[in-house]
Amino acid sequence: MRIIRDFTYLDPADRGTSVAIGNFDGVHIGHQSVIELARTAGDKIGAPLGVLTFEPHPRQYFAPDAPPFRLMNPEARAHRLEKLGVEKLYELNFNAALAGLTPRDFAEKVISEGLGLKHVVVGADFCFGKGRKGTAEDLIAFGEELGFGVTIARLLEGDNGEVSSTAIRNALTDGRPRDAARMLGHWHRIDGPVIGGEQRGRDLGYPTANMSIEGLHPPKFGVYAVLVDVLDGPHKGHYRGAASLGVRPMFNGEIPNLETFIFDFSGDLYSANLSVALVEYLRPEETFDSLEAFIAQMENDCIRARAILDAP
Ligand SMILES: Cc1cc2nc3c(=O)[nH]c(=O)nc-3n(C[C@H](O)[C@H](O)[C@H](O)COP(=O)(O)O)c2cc1C
Ligand SMILES: Nc1ncnc2c1ncn2[C@@H]1O[C@H](COP(=O)(O)OP(=O)(O)O)[C@@H](O)[C@H]1O
Repeated sequence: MRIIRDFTYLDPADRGTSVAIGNFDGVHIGHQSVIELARTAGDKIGAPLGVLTFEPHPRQYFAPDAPPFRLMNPEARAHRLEKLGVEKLYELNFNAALAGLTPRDFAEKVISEGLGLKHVVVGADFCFGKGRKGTAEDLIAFGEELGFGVTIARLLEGDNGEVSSTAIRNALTDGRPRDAARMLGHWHRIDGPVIGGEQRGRDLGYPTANMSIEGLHPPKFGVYAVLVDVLDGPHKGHYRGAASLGVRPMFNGEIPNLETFIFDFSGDLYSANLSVALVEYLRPEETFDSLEAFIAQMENDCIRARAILDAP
């Protein structure tokens, strides 16, 4: 997959694509169906499959001080899109110039002239251009005028209404990772490098690979049964574990992170990248009267997590 961030000197080979447009935060099943439509349209006209997205997320651009809401970082999104067979990822810098384009200018200067797209697919609720004034219907009209095809994808319904990044965030906030996973079509994962901590875990008998959740929507704080992918290095592979997400009240932690104890594993993970899938919420973070009581609880968490992860 090629990632294209600037179209000032666009390679001609990166024009003529059939793209799905959107933020694709989480790459949920609704997003996947939009991408499938772009693939089908592209196959018909012999155009490669692309995704057009923005970085930062427009919501981040307009409200930089709002609490973090993203389900995944741009690297994780790119990785997920590549797995879906996306050949070109246009990850456009969402800046004042882009935000200020009228709907017509976005269609003409970005879609048509800038990227030379042949076909675009958007969800029925897609809005674009300055003040979000352009609608999906407007896009059809611009396409006819400027010479690109347009497909409008209907919004996908889940078990409890529309599948959306917001519904997924709510499920995670409530500690319902299985509901989030149904809408995502895969487990909700937190991806990133292992960072150093207080080096306390090893003394407790529960060393934990720590990861930052900075910039991400925080799922409900507490202990989870998790699936762990070590993505690189000598320990690359699939593992199971129990993880604590939050601020570690037992030790007066402040910055929230994700701390994962991996079952049946010992080794150095400090330079590895991990992808940790939240499978089931077990309990809130607590404080304990003694280290013995805390360790006994962690042991119990691990027994429960193993049973959950072993179940079919
Ligand atoms: C299964 C499990 C359960 C945990 N439960 C709690 C908890 O209830 N309260 C808490 O403050 N920390 C909890 N933690 C986090 C530990 O406090 C933390 O991983 C430990 O202090 C090691 O920190 P370090 O990686 O910075 O050395 C839990 C960790 C694991 C692996
Ligand atoms: N079973 C395991 N699960 C998680 N990490 C492990 C395990 N065994 C060894 N490690 C290593 O130990 C480190 C965690 O030890 P810990 O004492 O908690 O240190 P830190 O406070 O830096 O996280 C991990 O980053 C990893 O390199």
